Amino acid sequence: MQMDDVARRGLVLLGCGKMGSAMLAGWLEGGLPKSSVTVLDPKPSDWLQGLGVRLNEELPEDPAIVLVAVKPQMMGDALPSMQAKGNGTTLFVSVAAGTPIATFEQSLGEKTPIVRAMPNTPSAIGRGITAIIGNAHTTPDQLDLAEALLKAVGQVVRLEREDQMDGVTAVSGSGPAYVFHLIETMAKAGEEQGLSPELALQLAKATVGGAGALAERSDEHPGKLRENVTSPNGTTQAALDVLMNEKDGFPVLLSRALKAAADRSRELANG
Ligand SMILES: NC(=O)C1=CN([C@@H]2O[C@H](COP(=O)(O)OP(=O)(O)OC[C@H]3O[C@@H](n4cnc5c(N)ncnc54)[C@H](OP(=O)(O)O)[C@@H]3O)[C@@H](O)[C@H]2O)C=CC1
Ligand SMILES: O=C(O)[C@@H]1CCC=N1
Repeated sequence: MQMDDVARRGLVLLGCGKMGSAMLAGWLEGGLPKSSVTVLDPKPSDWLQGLGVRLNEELPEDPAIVLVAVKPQMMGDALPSMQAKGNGTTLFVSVAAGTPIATFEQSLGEKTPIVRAMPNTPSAIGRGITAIIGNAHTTPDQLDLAEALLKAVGQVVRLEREDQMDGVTAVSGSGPAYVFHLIETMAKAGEEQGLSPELALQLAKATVGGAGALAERSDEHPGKLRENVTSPNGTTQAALDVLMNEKDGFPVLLSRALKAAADRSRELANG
């Protein structure tokens, strides 16, 4: 029902780069009519130009949703074009890292319903996860609408406080990049052990994809799944002794990396 309202009144996508494209691909795949989508982007990609959505055209009178997916640094340039849609019945959803709800309220009007969201790029294949939180003027129905839209591209979790968004960004917003880097570095290390680049990459991709799927589907904690791989005094134990090293192993490194991401998210809030 709610997505019918989006199809009828229209969805505006402000900024269609990597994240906007990932979500748009998921919505169209999920059945949102192309004619309901108006995309504003100064340099549309070839993919976007060939898609059949309304591109850089006049905005619908009363769109159900404006989804803002420009870089935080571009917000000051991009938001003023949306001011006419503020303080009304249009729901704004921002996926920008760092940019607080207050910034949108200042630009669009205090009474504008605004949902801040943090998705990730596996949304492109319907396997994203998005955290959301609404401002005081977002009604329960509008929060449900934002959830329905984002559920079309994966899981949705609701936050209790806006300041949780920095930690979420560090874990799941930026997280796919850490996993892709793990694949890259595992493959490289496999090459050092004499494997061809192609074989090493195939093994690394399938292992990360398979282990991720097992961790997601299994009722067992990932720690138990790790133990299931680890024979006493075997090969895995030898590797984990390196990776779990208290001084410079994974726990120390990931803790530092996630703190850097969360700190950067807090910095972006200050422009
Ligand atoms: N990439 C990711 O994994 C994630 C990104 N995000 C957030 O999503 C947002 C977009 O990130 P991402 O997609 O990676 O960045 P991109 O640079 O790929 O996409 C932003 C798009 O917005 C366009 N743009 C710039 N100015 C305007 C404007 N005034 N009006 C309309 N469009 C404009 C850009 O065009 P041009 O290139 O010509 O400048 C570009 O196509 C960011 O705020 C980011 O924090 C959130 C979660 C994950
Ligand atoms: O790197 C960034 O700032 C954005 C936000 C989360 C993922 N990409």
